[in-house]
Amino acid sequence: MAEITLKGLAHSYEKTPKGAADYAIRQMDHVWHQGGAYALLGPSGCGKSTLLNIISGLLEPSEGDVLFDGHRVNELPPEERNIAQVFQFPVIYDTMTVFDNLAFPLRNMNTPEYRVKPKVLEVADILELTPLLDRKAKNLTADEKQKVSMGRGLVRDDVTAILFDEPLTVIDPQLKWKLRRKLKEIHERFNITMIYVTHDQLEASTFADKIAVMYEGQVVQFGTPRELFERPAHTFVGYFIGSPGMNFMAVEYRDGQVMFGTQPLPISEQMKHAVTSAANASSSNIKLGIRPEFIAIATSPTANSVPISVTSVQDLGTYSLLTFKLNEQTFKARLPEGHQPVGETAFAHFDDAHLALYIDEYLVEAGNE
Ligand SMILES: Nc1ncnc2c1ncn2[C@@H]1O[C@H](COP(=O)(O)OP(=O)(O)OP(=O)(O)O)[C@@H](O)[C@H]1O
Repeated sequence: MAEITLKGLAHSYEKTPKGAADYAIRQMDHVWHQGGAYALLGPSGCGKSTLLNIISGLLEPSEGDVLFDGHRVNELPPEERNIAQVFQFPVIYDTMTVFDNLAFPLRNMNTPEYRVKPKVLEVADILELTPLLDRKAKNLTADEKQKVSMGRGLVRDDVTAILFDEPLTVIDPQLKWKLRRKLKEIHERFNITMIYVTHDQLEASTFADKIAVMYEGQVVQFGTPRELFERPAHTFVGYFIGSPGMNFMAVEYRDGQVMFGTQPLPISEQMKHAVTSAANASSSNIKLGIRPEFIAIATSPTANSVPISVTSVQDLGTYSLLTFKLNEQTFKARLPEGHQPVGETAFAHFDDAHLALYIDEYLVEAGNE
């Protein structure tokens, strides 16, 4: 068990990287604390697998250090790092029984048989593999094989961390939820650091206490699922987390008003002040973000509302999703159950407490600018 620190870490698959675009991992500092249940979340190609392989030792970073409990392990091969890794596709021995597959990592370390059996039985019980212990692995379904693969990562008591690289890809959708809960249970029981790679926000938030959101080779926010939802630190987090994601308006300060195109925005003095300061600091990339949940829609003008053109209203069961245009841009707003019928023209109020200011894509707390 260990704390895993990434210090000034960067990785390029190019021999002579010329610029940021040549890096799969761009300069990052990050700490995974012992015993945490973490998710590494991001879109395809953002560098998740590269980072996981650097932690496990399958890949040596081109720059920076990987430290386990403060000791540099850059050159240590995976087998000497005590990291268990579960991949997208099952890694098992087809000709062995399920029992022997689960026992393999322990026997490989010369663990005495009297200690192998109870551990294998315990892990088989957790993963509901007990009835299959005598079966040859080749006769298992894809789900069962992946459970054996996970079990092989869980049998060892001495692992520093278990890394999961999209482990539920091959699992039947109905079983996915159950297995995620199981992993969480296992985490609570054994207190092992777990890092779970996924591009699915639901999968990340049901498994992890804290999520690292990756974008273009960087961790742009590390926080609880609630923090990512309530205070996205980067516009990408706002866009990626939530269903649908955050709305953004590129704004500028003109003639004493905060303008979204030709539309003056009725916002608080404090927010106006924050935008003015950013504009005075000659930043040209100023955005206001608001989640669809916090746009109030009214059928007649209200204080501080702006007129909008409604494009569609979709009934999604417990709520409706309203799509509208303002200044030629498309927005989404969530309407509560039982909302009033909305016509082609309506009025939107952006709840000030939930408006977030972004300068050069990063969140600025109003008042801290
Ligand atoms: N072996 C490799 N050689 C060269 N480039 C690579 C290699 N592996 C990954 N890359 C590149 O590095 C970047 C990050 O890839 P990586 O596989 O780490 O992303 P990811 O977030 O895990 O994506 P996915 O979810 O699709 O697996 C991508 O641009 C990818 O094309």
